[in-house]
Amino acid sequence: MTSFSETAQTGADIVVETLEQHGVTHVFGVPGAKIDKVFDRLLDSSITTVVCRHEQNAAFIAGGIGRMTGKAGVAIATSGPGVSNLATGLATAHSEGDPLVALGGGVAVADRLKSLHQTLDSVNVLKPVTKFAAEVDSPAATAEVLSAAFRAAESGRPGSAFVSLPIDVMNAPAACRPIRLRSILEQGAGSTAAIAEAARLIDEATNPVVLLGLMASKPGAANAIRHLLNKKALPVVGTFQAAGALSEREFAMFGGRVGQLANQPVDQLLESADLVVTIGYDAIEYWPSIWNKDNDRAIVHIDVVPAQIENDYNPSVEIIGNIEESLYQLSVLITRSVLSKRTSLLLEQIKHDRANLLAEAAVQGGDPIHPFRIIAELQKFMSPDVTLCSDMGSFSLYLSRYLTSFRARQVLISNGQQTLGVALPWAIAASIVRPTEKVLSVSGDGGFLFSAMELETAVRLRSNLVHMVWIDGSYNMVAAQEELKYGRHSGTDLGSVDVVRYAEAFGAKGFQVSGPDDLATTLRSAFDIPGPVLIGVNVDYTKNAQLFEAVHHDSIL
Ligand SMILES: Cc1ncc2c(n1)N[C@]1([C@@](C)(O)[C@](C)(O)C(=O)O)S[C@H](CCOP(=O)(O)OP(=O)(O)O)[C@H](C)N1C2
Ligand SMILES: [Mg+2]
Repeated sequence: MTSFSETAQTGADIVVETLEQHGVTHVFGVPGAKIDKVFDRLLDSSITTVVCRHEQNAAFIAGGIGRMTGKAGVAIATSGPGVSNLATGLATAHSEGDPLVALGGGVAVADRLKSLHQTLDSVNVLKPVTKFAAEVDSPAATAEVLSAAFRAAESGRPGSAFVSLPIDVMNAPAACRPIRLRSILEQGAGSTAAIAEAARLIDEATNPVVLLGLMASKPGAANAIRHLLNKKALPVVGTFQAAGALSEREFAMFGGRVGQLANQPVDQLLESADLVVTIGYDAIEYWPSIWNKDNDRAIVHIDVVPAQIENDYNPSVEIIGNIEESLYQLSVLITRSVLSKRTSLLLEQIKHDRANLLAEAAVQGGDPIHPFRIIAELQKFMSPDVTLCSDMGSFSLYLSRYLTSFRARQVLISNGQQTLGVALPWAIAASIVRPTEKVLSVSGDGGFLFSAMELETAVRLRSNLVHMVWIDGSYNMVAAQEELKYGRHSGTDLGSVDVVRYAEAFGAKGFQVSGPDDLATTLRSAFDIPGPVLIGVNVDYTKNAQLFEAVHHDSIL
């Protein structure tokens, strides 16, 4: 008897062929009765199905692939709780500019309003955290809805898209063909009038400062930014997700990374500006009410999408289009070639502070280890062939503020939703996308257990990655802020986890660092071990409260 799959094509065949048409090589997810037809058809495709241990992490991995490649990563889940588990990953990718397409199983179209197992109005659940969410409610619509999802996820400001695939449509004979994309979708530069006005404002300003945002760390935009800064005297600051936009050549103009609170020397540079030129910046990264409160200074907004107008963010001119094309045209028109005295002095002071801090950090003793010593040791490994995936927590403030990176999208951090648990899944994504490179992911002991189950996935995939856990026995990033607000902390104390035995339980290698002088040696050994390796590091957070206060570097040490 001929199996169903050898007769007419079904909706599931169209889904799989459309994924192949979009160059998808991997899908990440957890199967279930409402989506297993697609899983079955994937068996006969060129696509690798990576089974994950939780749909949240499947979405994190897919988002990580999107951030590193610019092409949508694909997550797949069954209906009901499978789809609702995707929400955190979709929200994170949507807030942080990562192209991601998620596919969710669904009950038959005719049963949508009945109470069946794992029924969920998934489109309405996920619409608020996606650029596009729709259900394929007819066999004739499969290819069009999927193509619209990829178009939404990958174009303009990238983000999440969701498609619900009802089981009857997936099993029914296909009534359409996959759509073979033919067009080249590239925006041009922004309007010449806007570019000319921006150049005039920049040349006439006394203290212009460039603020780089998450889209600035896309490789193409990073190259154009470097070109601009090598020709024109403009000081620059960056958000945490803009890491890697500059090369070492522009580092002297770099005031540092801004984010979370305006309590760093670099904030004085931003504060001194009478004109701020934002490039690929999103308000979610560093709220205008923090750095531009009630300020009516001029703002030039350069991005692929118009600005979100707020009381504290109302640009004088907006250059909307392909960022690199806009910057190359702007570079030609700008004439200024010297920094203002004030800017030069501030950059000099920041450079001096930075050198002092890192010199002291490099010899900081003690175990548990001071965060700055860990940063000083990690800096030794930040060669261009390393991808660093950061989870969220107090440690990530140290990483974001003080660990330098000179390669676009080398450092991945969640600074939109600031989501716990992203690091290990992103490291799995990096081990797939960049198989010849070293991958280092870092989490706190809280965030680690949000996605640690994927260690089994990493072992199964033989992912070459090193995951470091900063152990302090608490959700410190909350505790430190609570201490400042209430004089005490609550709901933040954790028990201990033996990272070495946890690793061994999953068939991975684990190390517990015995002190600051052991850290570099352990990291070096870990990178030489094939497959995933866990490293536990006890960290001394006794001075962390000052991370969140208005404070100068040298009193944190
Ligand atoms: C999905 C999700 N759920 C809940 C929160 C979260 N993500 N993120 C944080 C955040 C960023 O939201 C914020 C700023 O800490 C906070 O709200 O206070 S991270 C933070 C925990 C960090 O603990 P961890 O041990 O991992 O790291 P250290 O800080 O170095 O000890 C806390 C739990 N947050 C709430
Ligand atoms: Mg912790």
